[in-house]
Amino acid sequence: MNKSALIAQIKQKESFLCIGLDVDLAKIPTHLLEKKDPIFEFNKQLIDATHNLAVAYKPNIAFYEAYGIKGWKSLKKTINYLNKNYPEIFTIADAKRGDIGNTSTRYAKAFFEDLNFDSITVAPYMGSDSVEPFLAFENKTTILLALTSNKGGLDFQGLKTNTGALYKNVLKTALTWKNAQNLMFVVGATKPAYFAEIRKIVPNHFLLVPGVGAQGGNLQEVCNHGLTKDCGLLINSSRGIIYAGNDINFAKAAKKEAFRLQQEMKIILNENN
Ligand SMILES: O=c1ccn([C@@H]2O[C@H](COP(=O)(O)O)[C@@H](O)[C@H]2O)c(=O)[nH]1
Repeated sequence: MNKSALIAQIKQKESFLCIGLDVDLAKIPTHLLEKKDPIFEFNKQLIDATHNLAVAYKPNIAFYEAYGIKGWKSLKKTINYLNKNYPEIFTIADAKRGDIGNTSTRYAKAFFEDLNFDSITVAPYMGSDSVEPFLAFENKTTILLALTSNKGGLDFQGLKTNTGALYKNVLKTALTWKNAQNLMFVVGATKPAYFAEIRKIVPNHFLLVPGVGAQGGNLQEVCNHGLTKDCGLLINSSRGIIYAGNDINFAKAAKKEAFRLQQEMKIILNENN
């Protein structure tokens, strides 16, 4: 999916919500555990209930890998279900990959070709040749970690260098890479004070913003300096939506929470126009 299709979807749904599919079998409603594939069943019901309110879904791969081959099969069924039934949705493999070039190429093939995700999160630590194999896929998006939402995010990303904080160098350097227009950046909602500076470096790129909901990030504070003329933000909430309820009505509870966020986004988008 290209950027203009994503922007069109944001306008049509009046939403820039990304729902994180971080499935933990210890947290899902117990009646689903009787199903053949409880993880997929949980995801399917959540997706069916919320697809009108969200523009993106982001399974975090750790939550599938943790269940071995069964988890990987559930992931594959989930992405196939999204691609077949809701092809307009932007899909994100939150895998945080990145390695020497030939290994990154295999990661890119796994997530872009075999699983057919629209995008993947990538760690910038190993530098240009570790990221370029992802960028080589013309119609796919590489989402580079810039300033993450966790407390330790500043341990390295915030380090001062001669040319400014390390995360700023990540942003500036990444813009010089081939196909940099296919980049997005991860910036945590828990660090709203950094958005104005970040927008000076990347005024037009989309930012994937996790940390609203369970981590306490504030949507309005992120939008104050994060929004662009094309919106430019994908705000992720995982636990806050998918575990809003944990009984037979869990999908309804998730929909209610997604609707609450979408309504807030609608107001923000209208104010910004
Ligand atoms: O900086 C980052 C990068 C990725 N994440 C991931 O996003 C979700 C957040 O889940 P919540 O339940 O909404 O807190 C999760 O998959 C993280 O691994 C992040 O939180 N921060």
